[in-house]
Amino acid sequence: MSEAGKTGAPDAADAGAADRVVLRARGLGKEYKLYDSPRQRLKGLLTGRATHRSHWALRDVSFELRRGQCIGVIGDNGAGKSTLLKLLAGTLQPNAGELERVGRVTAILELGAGFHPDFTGRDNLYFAGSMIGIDHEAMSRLEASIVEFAGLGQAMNRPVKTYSSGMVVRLAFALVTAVEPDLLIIDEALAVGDQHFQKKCIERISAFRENGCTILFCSHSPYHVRSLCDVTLWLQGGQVREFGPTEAVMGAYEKHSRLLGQAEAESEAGVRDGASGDEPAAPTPALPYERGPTSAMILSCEIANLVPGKPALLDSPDLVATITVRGKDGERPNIGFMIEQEKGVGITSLATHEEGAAPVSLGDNLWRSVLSFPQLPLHSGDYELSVFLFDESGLATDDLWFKYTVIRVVSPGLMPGLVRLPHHWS
Ligand SMILES: Nc1ncnc2c1ncn2[C@@H]1O[C@H](COP(=O)(O)OP(=O)(O)OP(=O)(O)O)[C@@H](O)[C@H]1O
Repeated sequence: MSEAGKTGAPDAADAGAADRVVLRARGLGKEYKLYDSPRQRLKGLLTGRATHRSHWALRDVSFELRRGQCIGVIGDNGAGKSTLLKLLAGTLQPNAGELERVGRVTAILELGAGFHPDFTGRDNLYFAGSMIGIDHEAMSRLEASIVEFAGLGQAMNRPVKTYSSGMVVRLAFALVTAVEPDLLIIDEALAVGDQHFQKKCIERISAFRENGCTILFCSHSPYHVRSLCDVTLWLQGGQVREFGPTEAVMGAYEKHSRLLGQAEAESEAGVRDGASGDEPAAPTPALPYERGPTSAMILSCEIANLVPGKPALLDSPDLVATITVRGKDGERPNIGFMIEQEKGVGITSLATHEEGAAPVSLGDNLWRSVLSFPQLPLHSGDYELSVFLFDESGLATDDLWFKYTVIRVVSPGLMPGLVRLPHHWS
Protein backbone atom coordinates (compact mmCIF):
# COMPACT_ATOMS: atom_id res chain seq x y z
CA MET A 1 0.00 0.00 0.00
CA SER A 2 1.31 3.44 -0.75
CA GLU A 3 0.35 6.57 1.07
CA ALA A 4 1.37 9.93 -0.31
CA GLY A 5 2.82 12.29 2.29
CA LYS A 6 0.56 13.98 4.80
CA THR A 7 -0.10 17.35 3.30
CA GLY A 8 -2.53 18.99 5.73
CA ALA A 9 -5.06 21.34 4.13
CA PRO A 10 -4.67 21.74 0.35
CA ASP A 11 -2.73 24.92 -0.43
CA ALA A 12 -3.92 27.74 -2.63
CA ALA A 13 -1.95 26.57 -5.66
CA ASP A 14 -3.77 23.30 -5.35
CA ALA A 15 -7.22 24.75 -4.84
CA GLY A 16 -7.99 24.70 -8.54
CA ALA A 17 -7.32 20.99 -8.71
CA ALA A 18 -10.90 20.12 -7.87
CA ASP A 19 -10.66 16.95 -9.89
CA ARG A 20 -7.51 15.75 -8.14
CA VAL A 21 -7.81 12.09 -7.13
CA VAL A 22 -7.40 11.84 -3.35
CA LEU A 23 -8.19 8.19 -2.96
CA ARG A 24 -7.59 5.36 -5.38
CA ALA A 25 -8.38 1.72 -4.62
CA ARG A 26 -7.28 -0.90 -7.13
CA GLY A 27 -8.26 -4.55 -6.80
CA LEU A 28 -8.52 -4.24 -3.02
CA GLY A 29 -9.07 -7.53 -1.18
CA LYS A 30 -9.23 -8.61 2.44
CA GLU A 31 -9.05 -12.22 3.54
CA TYR A 32 -9.98 -13.44 6.99
CA LYS A 33 -8.61 -16.79 8.06
CA LEU A 34 -11.19 -18.84 9.89
CA TYR A 35 -10.09 -21.66 12.19
CA ASP A 36 -12.45 -24.29 13.58
CA SER A 37 -10.76 -24.07 17.00
CA PRO A 38 -7.80 -22.34 18.72
CA ARG A 39 -6.06 -25.73 18.49
CA GLN A 40 -6.31 -25.67 14.72
CA ARG A 41 -4.83 -22.21 14.71
CA LEU A 42 -1.91 -23.31 16.89
CA LYS A 43 -1.39 -26.39 14.73
CA GLY A 44 -1.25 -24.19 11.67
CA LEU A 45 1.29 -21.90 13.33
CA LEU A 46 3.53 -24.77 14.46
CA THR A 47 3.44 -26.86 11.30
CA GLY A 48 3.23 -24.03 8.78
CA ARG A 49 0.43 -25.93 7.09
CA ALA A 50 -2.87 -24.31 6.15
CA THR A 51 -5.41 -25.37 8.77
CA HIS A 52 -7.86 -22.56 8.07
CA ARG A 53 -10.72 -21.83 5.75
CA SER A 54 -10.36 -18.54 3.99
CA HIS A 55 -13.11 -15.96 3.85
CA TRP A 56 -12.70 -13.01 1.51
CA ALA A 57 -14.63 -10.17 3.14
CA LEU A 58 -13.65 -7.96 0.19
CA ARG A 59 -12.53 -8.94 -3.25
CA ASP A 60 -11.35 -6.91 -6.21
CA VAL A 61 -12.75 -3.55 -5.08
CA SER A 62 -11.66 -0.65 -7.30
CA PHE A 63 -12.80 2.96 -7.32
CA GLU A 64 -11.49 6.50 -7.30
CA LEU A 65 -12.53 9.54 -5.30
CA ARG A 66 -11.82 13.09 -6.29
CA ARG A 67 -11.31 16.08 -4.04
CA GLY A 68 -14.58 17.39 -2.65
CA GLN A 69 -16.64 14.34 -3.57
CA CYS A 70 -18.85 12.71 -0.98
CA ILE A 71 -19.27 8.99 -1.46
CA GLY A 72 -21.85 6.79 0.27
CA VAL A 73 -21.06 3.16 1.00
CA ILE A 74 -24.12 0.94 1.25
CA GLY A 75 -24.86 -2.76 1.35
CA ASP A 76 -26.60 -5.47 3.34
CA ASN A 77 -25.25 -6.74 6.67
CA GLY A 78 -21.94 -8.48 6.17
CA ALA A 79 -21.40 -6.98 2.71
CA GLY A 80 -17.93 -5.72 3.66
CA LYS A 81 -18.61 -2.03 4.38
CA SER A 82 -16.78 -1.84 7.74
CA THR A 83 -13.90 -3.87 6.33
CA LEU A 84 -13.54 -1.42 3.44
CA LEU A 85 -13.65 1.58 5.76
CA LYS A 86 -11.00 0.08 8.03
CA LEU A 87 -8.75 -0.58 5.04
CA LEU A 88 -9.16 2.99 3.85
CA ALA A 89 -8.52 4.33 7.35
CA GLY A 90 -5.39 2.19 7.63
CA THR A 91 -6.52 0.25 10.72
CA LEU A 92 -6.53 -2.97 8.64
CA GLN A 93 -4.11 -4.00 5.92
CA PRO A 94 -5.33 -5.46 2.61
CA ASN A 95 -4.23 -8.90 1.41
CA ALA A 96 -4.55 -7.87 -2.20
CA GLY A 97 -4.61 -4.73 -4.27
CA GLU A 98 -3.34 -1.21 -3.81
CA LEU A 99 -4.52 1.85 -1.99
CA GLU A 100 -3.37 5.41 -2.51
CA ARG A 101 -4.43 8.19 -0.18
CA VAL A 102 -3.44 11.82 -0.33
CA GLY A 103 -3.48 14.27 2.57
CA ARG A 104 -4.74 14.09 6.11
CA VAL A 105 -7.12 11.15 6.59
CA THR A 106 -9.43 11.17 9.59
CA ALA A 107 -11.61 8.19 10.36
CA ILE A 108 -14.58 8.20 12.67
CA LEU A 109 -14.62 4.47 13.25
CA GLU A 110 -15.07 2.70 16.55
CA LEU A 111 -15.35 6.08 18.18
CA GLY A 112 -13.70 6.29 21.53
CA ALA A 113 -11.49 3.25 20.97
CA GLY A 114 -8.41 5.43 21.56
CA PHE A 115 -9.53 6.75 24.96
CA HIS A 116 -7.97 5.62 28.22
CA PRO A 117 -10.86 4.69 30.56
CA ASP A 118 -9.14 5.98 33.72
CA PHE A 119 -8.23 9.39 32.29
CA THR A 120 -10.69 12.27 32.40
CA GLY A 121 -12.34 13.47 29.19
CA ARG A 122 -10.00 16.48 29.21
CA ASP A 123 -6.84 14.41 29.71
CA ASN A 124 -8.01 12.08 26.98
CA LEU A 125 -8.06 14.98 24.52
CA TYR A 126 -4.29 15.22 24.93
CA PHE A 127 -3.76 11.47 25.17
CA ALA A 128 -5.96 10.38 22.24
CA GLY A 129 -5.17 13.59 20.33
CA SER A 130 -1.47 12.75 20.28
CA MET A 131 -2.35 9.44 18.64
CA ILE A 132 -4.08 11.18 15.76
CA GLY A 133 -1.31 13.69 15.19
CA ILE A 134 -2.44 16.64 17.36
CA ASP A 135 0.50 17.56 19.60
CA HIS A 136 0.25 19.15 23.05
CA GLU A 137 0.70 22.69 21.81
CA ALA A 138 -1.92 22.34 19.07
CA MET A 139 -4.31 20.75 21.54
CA SER A 140 -3.96 23.68 23.95
CA ARG A 141 -5.24 25.88 21.14
CA LEU A 142 -8.05 23.50 20.15
CA GLU A 143 -9.18 22.42 23.61
CA ALA A 144 -11.79 25.13 24.21
CA SER A 145 -13.55 24.60 20.88
CA ILE A 146 -13.54 20.81 21.28
CA VAL A 147 -15.00 21.09 24.79
CA GLU A 148 -17.66 23.46 23.53
CA PHE A 149 -18.63 21.22 20.61
CA ALA A 150 -18.79 18.09 22.79
CA GLY A 151 -21.09 19.93 25.21
CA LEU A 152 -20.20 17.67 28.14
CA GLY A 153 -19.77 20.48 30.70
CA GLN A 154 -18.33 19.33 34.05
CA ALA A 155 -18.25 15.72 32.85
CA MET A 156 -15.03 16.64 31.03
CA ASN A 157 -13.31 16.35 34.40
CA ARG A 158 -14.62 12.84 35.10
CA PRO A 159 -12.93 9.59 33.98
CA VAL A 160 -14.16 8.39 30.61
CA LYS A 161 -15.11 5.02 32.14
CA THR A 162 -18.04 6.80 33.83
CA TYR A 163 -19.40 8.07 30.48
CA SER A 164 -22.43 6.70 28.64
CA SER A 165 -21.82 5.51 25.06
CA GLY A 166 -23.48 8.70 23.79
CA MET A 167 -21.04 10.84 25.81
CA VAL A 168 -18.06 8.92 24.43
CA VAL A 169 -19.34 9.53 20.90
CA ARG A 170 -19.66 13.26 21.58
CA LEU A 171 -16.13 13.55 22.87
CA ALA A 172 -14.66 11.39 20.14
CA PHE A 173 -16.45 13.16 17.28
CA ALA A 174 -15.49 16.58 18.64
CA LEU A 175 -11.88 15.44 18.93
CA VAL A 176 -11.37 13.75 15.59
CA THR A 177 -13.06 16.52 13.63
CA ALA A 178 -11.28 19.35 15.48
CA VAL A 179 -8.84 19.63 12.59
CA GLU A 180 -10.35 19.60 9.14
CA PRO A 181 -9.10 16.56 7.21
CA ASP A 182 -8.65 16.09 3.44
CA LEU A 183 -10.48 12.78 3.62
CA LEU A 184 -13.05 12.06 6.29
CA ILE A 185 -14.27 8.50 6.79
CA ILE A 186 -17.46 8.12 8.79
CA ASP A 187 -19.35 4.99 9.75
CA GLU A 188 -22.64 4.40 11.49
CA ALA A 189 -21.09 5.62 14.76
CA LEU A 190 -23.12 8.80 14.32
CA ALA A 191 -26.32 6.87 14.88
CA VAL A 192 -25.37 6.56 18.58
CA GLY A 193 -25.63 10.27 19.38
CA ASP A 194 -28.92 11.98 20.22
CA GLN A 195 -30.83 13.92 17.58
CA HIS A 196 -29.49 17.32 18.56
CA PHE A 197 -25.89 16.13 18.49
CA GLN A 198 -26.41 14.24 15.21
CA LYS A 199 -27.53 17.50 13.69
CA LYS A 200 -24.39 19.30 14.89
CA CYS A 201 -22.29 16.49 13.41
CA ILE A 202 -24.08 16.67 10.09
CA GLU A 203 -23.61 20.45 9.99
CA ARG A 204 -19.90 20.04 10.64
CA ILE A 205 -19.64 17.35 7.95
CA SER A 206 -21.54 19.56 5.48
CA ALA A 207 -19.20 22.49 6.25
CA PHE A 208 -16.14 20.29 5.63
CA ARG A 209 -17.70 19.27 2.38
CA GLU A 210 -18.24 22.83 1.29
CA ASN A 211 -14.55 23.49 2.01
CA GLY A 212 -13.56 20.74 -0.42
CA CYS A 213 -12.98 17.90 2.04
CA THR A 214 -13.62 14.46 0.53
CA ILE A 215 -16.01 12.35 2.56
CA LEU A 216 -16.67 8.65 2.69
CA PHE A 217 -19.89 7.93 4.49
CA CYS A 218 -21.16 4.47 5.36
CA SER A 219 -24.78 4.46 6.41
CA HIS A 220 -27.93 2.42 6.60
CA SER A 221 -29.95 5.65 6.29
CA PRO A 222 -31.03 6.18 2.66
CA TYR A 223 -32.09 9.68 3.60
CA HIS A 224 -28.62 10.75 4.75
CA VAL A 225 -26.90 9.03 1.84
CA ARG A 226 -29.18 10.86 -0.59
CA SER A 227 -28.76 14.19 1.18
CA LEU A 228 -24.98 14.10 1.50
CA CYS A 229 -23.48 11.87 -1.17
CA ASP A 230 -22.80 12.62 -4.84
CA VAL A 231 -21.75 9.08 -5.66
CA THR A 232 -22.50 5.78 -3.98
CA LEU A 233 -20.73 2.44 -3.83
CA TRP A 234 -22.95 -0.61 -3.29
CA LEU A 235 -21.13 -3.60 -1.88
CA GLN A 236 -22.56 -7.07 -2.07
CA GLY A 237 -20.77 -10.19 -0.83
CA GLY A 238 -17.53 -8.21 -0.62
CA GLN A 239 -17.64 -7.03 -4.23
CA VAL A 240 -18.72 -3.84 -5.94
CA ARG A 241 -22.24 -4.40 -7.18
CA GLU A 242 -22.71 -0.83 -8.43
CA PHE A 243 -20.79 2.45 -8.27
CA GLY A 244 -22.16 5.68 -9.70
CA PRO A 245 -24.45 8.67 -9.10
CA THR A 246 -26.26 8.26 -5.79
CA GLU A 247 -29.81 8.33 -7.11
CA ALA A 248 -29.19 5.59 -9.65
CA VAL A 249 -27.40 3.33 -7.18
CA MET A 250 -29.91 3.94 -4.36
CA GLY A 251 -32.80 3.18 -6.71
CA ALA A 252 -31.22 -0.16 -7.66
CA TYR A 253 -30.35 -0.95 -4.03
CA GLU A 254 -33.84 -0.17 -2.78
CA LYS A 255 -35.30 -2.44 -5.43
CA HIS A 256 -32.94 -5.19 -4.26
CA SER A 257 -33.94 -4.59 -0.59
CA ARG A 258 -37.64 -4.68 -1.45
CA LEU A 259 -37.29 -7.98 -3.28
CA LEU A 260 -35.31 -9.37 -0.36
CA GLY A 261 -37.96 -8.14 2.14
CA GLN A 262 -40.75 -9.53 -0.01
CA ALA A 263 -39.08 -12.95 -0.26
CA GLU A 264 -38.61 -13.00 3.54
CA ALA A 265 -42.22 -11.95 4.16
CA GLU A 266 -43.50 -14.61 1.79
CA SER A 267 -41.44 -17.34 3.40
CA GLU A 268 -42.61 -16.19 6.87
CA ALA A 269 -46.22 -16.15 5.70
CA GLY A 270 -45.72 -19.67 4.35
CA VAL A 271 -44.76 -21.01 7.78
CA ARG A 272 -47.18 -18.96 9.89
CA ASP A 273 -50.16 -20.97 11.05
CA GLY A 274 -53.50 -19.57 10.03
CA ALA A 275 -52.10 -16.37 8.53
CA SER A 276 -54.71 -14.98 6.19
CA GLY A 277 -52.18 -13.24 3.92
CA ASP A 278 -54.64 -10.54 2.90
CA GLU A 279 -54.58 -8.55 6.15
CA PRO A 280 -52.92 -5.17 5.88
CA ALA A 281 -49.46 -4.94 7.41
CA ALA A 282 -49.45 -3.73 11.02
CA PRO A 283 -47.89 -0.27 11.28
CA THR A 284 -44.29 -0.49 12.43
CA PRO A 285 -43.78 1.33 15.74
CA ALA A 286 -42.04 4.68 15.41
CA LEU A 287 -38.30 4.73 16.06
CA PRO A 288 -37.19 5.91 19.51
CA TYR A 289 -37.03 9.63 18.87
CA GLU A 290 -36.83 11.90 21.86
CA ARG A 291 -40.35 12.68 23.09
CA GLY A 292 -40.18 15.16 25.95
CA PRO A 293 -42.77 17.84 26.70
CA THR A 294 -40.82 20.38 24.65
CA SER A 295 -39.04 18.22 22.07
CA ALA A 296 -39.72 18.59 18.38
CA MET A 297 -42.31 16.02 17.37
CA ILE A 298 -45.15 15.16 15.06
CA LEU A 299 -48.40 15.91 16.87
CA SER A 300 -51.03 14.76 14.40
CA CYS A 301 -51.71 13.73 10.84
CA GLU A 302 -55.37 13.86 9.94
CA ILE A 303 -56.56 12.39 6.68
CA ALA A 304 -59.82 13.93 5.47
CA ASN A 305 -62.80 11.76 4.54
CA LEU A 306 -61.66 8.54 6.15
CA VAL A 307 -64.38 6.05 7.02
CA PRO A 308 -63.28 4.06 10.10
CA GLY A 309 -62.60 0.39 9.45
CA LYS A 310 -59.75 -2.05 9.19
CA PRO A 311 -58.20 -0.48 7.29
CA ALA A 312 -59.95 2.90 7.14
CA LEU A 313 -61.47 3.60 3.73
CA LEU A 314 -60.71 6.81 1.84
CA ASP A 315 -64.17 8.04 0.84
CA SER A 316 -63.04 10.77 -1.56
CA PRO A 317 -61.26 11.05 -4.87
CA ASP A 318 -58.75 13.37 -3.14
CA LEU A 319 -56.25 12.54 -0.42
CA VAL A 320 -55.77 15.48 1.93
CA ALA A 321 -53.40 15.17 4.91
CA THR A 322 -53.21 17.90 7.57
CA ILE A 323 -49.98 17.49 9.50
CA THR A 324 -49.28 19.40 12.70
CA VAL A 325 -45.89 19.36 14.36
CA ARG A 326 -44.00 21.03 17.16
CA GLY A 327 -40.68 22.48 16.02
CA LYS A 328 -37.59 23.54 17.89
CA ASP A 329 -37.09 27.01 19.36
CA GLY A 330 -36.34 29.60 16.71
CA GLU A 331 -36.32 27.10 13.86
CA ARG A 332 -38.74 26.45 11.01
CA PRO A 333 -39.14 22.69 10.65
CA ASN A 334 -39.79 20.67 7.51
CA ILE A 335 -42.36 17.98 7.01
CA GLY A 336 -42.28 14.86 4.86
CA PHE A 337 -44.96 12.41 3.80
CA MET A 338 -44.61 9.00 2.19
CA ILE A 339 -47.07 6.60 0.60
CA GLU A 340 -46.11 2.97 0.14
CA GLN A 341 -47.96 -0.01 -1.11
CA GLU A 342 -47.99 -2.98 1.24
CA LYS A 343 -44.68 -4.84 1.43
CA GLY A 344 -42.86 -1.55 1.20
CA VAL A 345 -43.24 -0.77 -2.50
CA GLY A 346 -42.60 2.96 -2.42
CA ILE A 347 -45.00 5.13 -4.40
CA THR A 348 -44.09 8.66 -3.47
CA SER A 349 -42.11 10.61 -0.88
CA LEU A 350 -42.49 14.37 -0.55
CA ALA A 351 -40.90 16.93 1.73
CA THR A 352 -41.48 20.64 2.23
CA HIS A 353 -37.77 21.55 1.96
CA GLU A 354 -37.52 19.77 -1.38
CA GLU A 355 -40.26 21.96 -2.80
CA GLY A 356 -39.78 25.26 -1.01
CA ALA A 357 -43.18 24.78 0.65
CA ALA A 358 -42.48 25.81 4.24
CA PRO A 359 -45.02 24.83 6.93
CA VAL A 360 -47.20 27.63 8.30
CA SER A 361 -46.54 28.87 11.84
CA LEU A 362 -49.39 28.55 14.35
CA GLY A 363 -47.35 30.25 17.11
CA ASP A 364 -45.78 28.58 20.16
CA ASN A 365 -43.45 26.52 17.96
CA LEU A 366 -46.44 24.80 16.34
CA TRP A 367 -46.44 24.39 12.56
CA ARG A 368 -48.85 22.97 10.05
CA SER A 369 -48.78 21.77 6.47
CA VAL A 370 -51.71 20.57 4.42
CA LEU A 371 -50.75 18.19 1.64
CA SER A 372 -53.34 17.49 -1.06
CA PHE A 373 -53.35 14.92 -3.81
CA PRO A 374 -56.28 15.92 -6.02
CA GLN A 375 -57.84 12.95 -7.82
CA LEU A 376 -55.44 10.55 -6.10
CA PRO A 377 -54.26 8.45 -9.05
CA LEU A 378 -53.86 5.17 -7.12
CA HIS A 379 -55.49 1.93 -8.14
CA SER A 380 -57.57 0.00 -5.60
CA GLY A 381 -55.51 -1.35 -2.74
CA ASP A 382 -54.17 -0.80 0.76
CA TYR A 383 -51.51 1.84 1.26
CA GLU A 384 -49.19 2.58 4.18
CA LEU A 385 -48.56 6.17 5.23
CA SER A 386 -45.52 7.64 7.00
CA VAL A 387 -44.89 11.16 8.28
CA PHE A 388 -41.47 12.72 8.83
CA LEU A 389 -40.39 15.75 10.81
CA PHE A 390 -37.11 17.26 9.64
CA ASP A 391 -35.10 20.12 11.01
CA GLU A 392 -34.69 23.45 9.23
CA SER A 393 -31.89 22.18 6.97
CA GLY A 394 -33.89 19.08 6.05
CA LEU A 395 -30.86 16.93 6.93
CA ALA A 396 -31.73 15.64 10.38
CA THR A 397 -34.91 13.71 11.17
CA ASP A 398 -36.42 14.88 14.47
CA ASP A 399 -39.41 12.52 14.50
CA LEU A 400 -40.85 9.78 12.37
CA TRP A 401 -44.22 8.08 12.28
CA PHE A 402 -43.17 5.16 10.13
CA LYS A 403 -46.07 3.34 8.43
CA TYR A 404 -48.28 4.73 11.17
CA THR A 405 -51.50 3.81 9.44
CA VAL A 406 -52.93 1.90 6.51
CA ILE A 407 -55.70 3.29 4.32
CA ARG A 408 -57.76 1.54 1.68
CA VAL A 409 -58.33 3.16 -1.68
CA VAL A 410 -61.07 1.98 -4.00
CA SER A 411 -60.81 3.34 -7.50
CA PRO A 412 -63.51 2.89 -10.12
CA GLY A 413 -61.43 1.02 -12.69
CA LEU A 414 -60.59 -2.62 -12.39
CA MET A 415 -57.41 -2.53 -14.42
CA PRO A 416 -54.33 -4.04 -12.79
CA GLY A 417 -51.44 -1.77 -11.83
CA LEU A 418 -50.48 0.66 -9.14
CA VAL A 419 -51.10 4.18 -10.41
CA ARG A 420 -52.91 5.89 -13.24
CA LEU A 421 -50.14 7.96 -14.81
CA PRO A 422 -51.13 11.22 -16.50
CA HIS A 423 -51.79 10.19 -20.10
CA HIS A 424 -53.86 10.72 -23.20
CA TRP A 425 -54.93 8.53 -26.09
CA SER A 426 -54.79 9.73 -29.66
N1 LIG B 1 -12.39 -10.22 12.27
C1 LIG B 1 -13.09 -10.98 11.41
N2 LIG B 1 -12.83 -12.30 11.28
C2 LIG B 1 -13.52 -13.05 10.41
N3 LIG B 1 -14.50 -12.60 9.61
C3 LIG B 1 -14.82 -11.31 9.69
C4 LIG B 1 -14.13 -10.42 10.60
N4 LIG B 1 -14.67 -9.18 10.45
C5 LIG B 1 -15.63 -9.28 9.51
N5 LIG B 1 -15.72 -10.56 9.05
C6 LIG B 1 -16.63 -11.04 8.01
O1 LIG B 1 -16.40 -10.28 6.84
C7 LIG B 1 -17.61 -10.00 6.17
C8 LIG B 1 -17.78 -8.49 6.03
O2 LIG B 1 -17.94 -7.93 7.32
P1 LIG B 1 -18.16 -6.37 7.54
O3 LIG B 1 -18.22 -6.15 9.03
O4 LIG B 1 -17.15 -5.63 6.77
O5 LIG B 1 -19.59 -6.15 6.89
P2 LIG B 1 -20.57 -4.87 6.95
O6 LIG B 1 -21.05 -4.64 5.57
O7 LIG B 1 -19.88 -3.75 7.65
O8 LIG B 1 -21.75 -5.43 7.84
P3 LIG B 1 -22.79 -4.64 8.83
O9 LIG B 1 -23.67 -3.78 7.97
O10 LIG B 1 -23.53 -5.78 9.44
O11 LIG B 1 -21.94 -3.88 9.82
C9 LIG B 1 -18.72 -10.68 6.98
O12 LIG B 1 -18.95 -11.95 6.39
C10 LIG B 1 -18.08 -10.84 8.35
O13 LIG B 1 -18.62 -11.97 9.00
